[in-house]
Amino acid sequence: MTAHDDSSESADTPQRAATEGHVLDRLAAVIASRHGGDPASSYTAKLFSQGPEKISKKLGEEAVEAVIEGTKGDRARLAEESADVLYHMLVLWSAHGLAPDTVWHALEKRLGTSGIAEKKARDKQA
Ligand SMILES: N=c1c2ncn([C@@H]3O[C@H](COP(=O)(O)OP(=O)(O)OP(=O)(O)O)[C@@H](O)[C@H]3O)c2ncn1[C@@H]1O[C@H](COP(=O)(O)O)[C@@H](O)[C@H]1O
Repeated sequence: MTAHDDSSESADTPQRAATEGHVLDRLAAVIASRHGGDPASSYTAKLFSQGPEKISKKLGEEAVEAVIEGTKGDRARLAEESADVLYHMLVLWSAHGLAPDTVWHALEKRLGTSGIAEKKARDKQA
């Protein structure tokens, strides 16, 4: 994944490094390049043409498949279903112009904060 900078709020762009960096960033660049593409030759372009609602539904289906695998013990199947989830998640972000860096930044901010401590702080605020 890339370092974070002031561009973290910008929409994703196909110009981002397509040959180096974390696979999620490289995949996001490929996905971004499919906007306006031919739905007959690109599954991503087909998803974009169907809109965020359909993409969200596909993400939900893939998530359920990952959940089902999560209840079993087959790591290879879980890895494949997880890859499907991540791909469809990236497509959904791209459909909304949400740059992956924005999500990486959110995760970075949470690193080092225990989920238990974070929940306690939230409960105090409520
Ligand atoms: N990582 C993926 C990826 N993971 C899953 N899928 C597709 O997601 C679809 C999910 O399968 P389903 O059977 O649930 O869906 P379906 O019946 O084909 O489609 P629906 O009619 O339900 O919409 C399959 O067609 C998979 O091929 C992906 N399609 C593309 N990518 C990546 O995206 C890149 C660009 O792909 P294209 O846009 O197709 O060129 C590829 O090089 C890959 O790196």
